Amino acid sequence: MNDALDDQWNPTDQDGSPHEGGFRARFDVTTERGGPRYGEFNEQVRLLMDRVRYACPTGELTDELIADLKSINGKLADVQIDEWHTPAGTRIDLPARGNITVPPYDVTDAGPDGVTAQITFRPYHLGGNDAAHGGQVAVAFDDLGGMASALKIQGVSRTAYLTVNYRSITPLRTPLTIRTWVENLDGRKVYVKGTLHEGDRLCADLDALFIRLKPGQP
Ligand SMILES: CCCCCCCCCC(=O)SCCNC(=O)CCNC(=O)[C@H](O)C(C)(C)COP(=O)(O)OP(=O)(O)OC[C@H]1O[C@@H](n2cnc3c(N)ncnc32)[C@H](O)[C@@H]1OP(=O)(O)O
Repeated sequence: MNDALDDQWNPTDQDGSPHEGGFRARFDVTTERGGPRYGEFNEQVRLLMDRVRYACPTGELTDELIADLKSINGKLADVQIDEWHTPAGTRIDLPARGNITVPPYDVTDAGPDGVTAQITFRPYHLGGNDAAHGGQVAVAFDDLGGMASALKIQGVSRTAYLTVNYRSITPLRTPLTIRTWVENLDGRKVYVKGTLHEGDRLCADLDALFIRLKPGQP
């Protein structure tokens, strides 16, 4: 991003601290936060959610698991920090930038013409009968649609609407191809399209509007 745009979208607040008050157009990306094994940590959390989704523990095991999870949550409580400085969402070397709330994807191509990624819905993204939950498909489209918008406008936008058409079943545990691109720009309005395929089969497509935020807009 050039300096003029950076000043426009990352205004300095009255205390001299950049970014305060607005949704940031740019944040520091990293490959180091959380340490070299943060990706492995992410994978263990995702595996935990997979296992929980399909588990039927005994009452005794549930008691044991609560104690274990309390111990883990206690450790994490000691290292809470603001959203702009967490590894989750900023570790660009990890699936979905290290954000375990987003179905894991690996970007294979990204620029002003759009984004292509390989995405795999996990067992914990189950909707029903071994297919992905529609809301999880929407999460993936929102994140990668937002990325396509950001790369096109070199600024930050928020989703105004997101229409997902579910064309056929989206399988779990299967590498899929997801594409998003800006179809049209009209002032602050950024019209985004997208597709999700298993091979040649269209699973879902996207029609979304993102609105470019004004400086300082939350
Ligand atoms: C690289 C990293 C990538 C990370 C990607 C992460 C992506 C995640 C994105 C999100 O999930 S954002 C969270 C979900 N979205 C929200 O919470 C947004 C909530 N809504 C708002 O904050 C505001 O409504 C919004 C910023 C979307 C628009 O409010 P504004 O006051 O800035 O704009 P305004 O209402 O003046 O509308 C601007 C234009 O857009 C139009 N517009 C706004 N909302 C619309 C809508 N829903 N449908 C159609 N048109 C719409 C509006 O008519 C107008 O058109 P004109 O310029 O032609 O007059």
